[in-house]
Amino acid sequence: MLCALLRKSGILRMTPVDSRSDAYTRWAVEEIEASIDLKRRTLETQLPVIVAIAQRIVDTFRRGNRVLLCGNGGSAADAQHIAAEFVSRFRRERRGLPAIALTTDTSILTAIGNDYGYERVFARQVEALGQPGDAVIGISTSGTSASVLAAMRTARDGGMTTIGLAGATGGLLIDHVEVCLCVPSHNTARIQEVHITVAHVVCEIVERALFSSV
Ligand SMILES: O=C(CO)[C@@H](O)[C@H](O)[C@H](O)[C@H](O)COP(=O)(O)O
Ligand SMILES: [Zn+2]
Repeated sequence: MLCALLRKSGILRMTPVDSRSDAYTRWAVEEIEASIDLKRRTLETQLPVIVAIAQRIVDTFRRGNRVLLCGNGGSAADAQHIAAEFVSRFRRERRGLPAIALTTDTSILTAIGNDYGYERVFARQVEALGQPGDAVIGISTSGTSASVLAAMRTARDGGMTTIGLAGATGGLLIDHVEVCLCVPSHNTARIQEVHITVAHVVCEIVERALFSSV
């Protein structure tokens, strides 16, 4: 009762809110600093890999081939985000570039998942849509998602360029692809943050390489 009265009058309100917001502030600083630190360590260790990925994507579009992308959870969102940058635009006014996220069609995903098992959801689409010379980007922070690994095997067998975005030392994904970004962390969220940063870097390189004279 006393507490309720004090809270109503505003006397009690400040104390718990303030101490909690101190903790929130500390946690926010810790998380953002960890993200910055991981980006720096990625720059220090993965620069040649980032360049190799950009080169493969540029070559794919130059040949007139397509880029297919897949991943689960947050990495499904990344696959869609990256495909949108290519099909719509990133920073330059230019023609659309052919890219397809294999994560978007619920009828296809549920049909394959239901009839063949979840592991086949991306591989079956690579089989149906992929052509030799296309590039398939598989995104898995753990590098162990069976659906992504199966897609990369189908891509490799079909004569496609295979690119992985992973964490730590690449898990199993590194053995399924030609080139694999390994973000040096085991924290899924942190790895995803670096994946999308690297993807934006690759988009910038692709637009400059294909659509500017410098
Ligand atoms: O976004 C997050 C966590 O940040 C989750 O949705 C996460 O993507 C899911 O747990 C995925 O299933 C993780 O798969 P993977 O990255 O290990 O292949
Ligand atoms: Zn996430």
